[in-house]
Amino acid sequence: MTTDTVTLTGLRAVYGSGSRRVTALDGVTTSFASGTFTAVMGPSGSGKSTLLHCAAGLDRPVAGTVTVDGIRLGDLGEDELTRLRRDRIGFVFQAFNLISSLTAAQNVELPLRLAGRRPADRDVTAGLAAVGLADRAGHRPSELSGGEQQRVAIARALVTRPAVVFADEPTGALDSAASRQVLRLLRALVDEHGQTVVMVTHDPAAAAYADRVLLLSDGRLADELTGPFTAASVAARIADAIPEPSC
Ligand SMILES: Nc1ncnc2c1ncn2[C@@H]1O[C@H](COP(=O)(O)OP(=O)(O)OP(=O)(O)O)[C@@H](O)[C@H]1O
Repeated sequence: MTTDTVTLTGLRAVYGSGSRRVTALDGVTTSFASGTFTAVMGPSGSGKSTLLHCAAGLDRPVAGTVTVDGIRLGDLGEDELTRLRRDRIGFVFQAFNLISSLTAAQNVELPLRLAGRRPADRDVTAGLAAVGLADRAGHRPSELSGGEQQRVAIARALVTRPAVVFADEPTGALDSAASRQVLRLLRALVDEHGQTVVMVTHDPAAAAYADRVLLLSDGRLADELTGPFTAASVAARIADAIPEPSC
């Protein structure tokens, strides 16, 4: 039976006030089934990052509900939300966000240390091995390529065995070979470990690795595609659903 790891209902997010008020999300309802890979696409400013941040409990929506792993985030106080984020949610950023003074292994074990848990060496080693970097455990981020740094960031996101991994343009700073490696890794996490992955991307080739593509436009869900698809078919559907603004 398929269950939903994340559900979003009537999500509204607003930034600023008065004449600077921007509605970033305008009533988004969707869900992310357990063990699936979803790509979130849409033009710049359409609300993709805001959706990811609200779903991950990094931002609070002004209306609507977010449920992760059966828990309504709006019911949680700040400390409980921090704990849930740390224990049940993995987040991967475009800019990797590794701590430069720590080794790859120390970066991976950081979420466990922050949770007051003593990381088992074998878990950290297994985490780095799972992303193909067992031999880089002692390297600092500056001694790793961009693709390797992102794979360390993915190992860090997975070390707490989260219910869901959110990735905000995880390949945005990578060349195409490193991007492919990261996308294959995310795909394998879903196929081989039943991980739930939600990824924001601008790149139809990246979205083609997903099972489903959500298209956002002006803070609303404009279309939804289910795979299998190719980069070309994703790009064609985006062009249909969201016409280029005429300049
Ligand atoms: N901290 C903020 N303060 C004010 N407005 C914001 C803030 N963050 C986002 N916005 C606005 O909210 C809207 C949605 O932004 P969001 O970053 O979610 O879009 P996006 O689709 O991820 O864009 P991009 O593809 O350019 O990263 C935009 O109009 C943006 O200007």
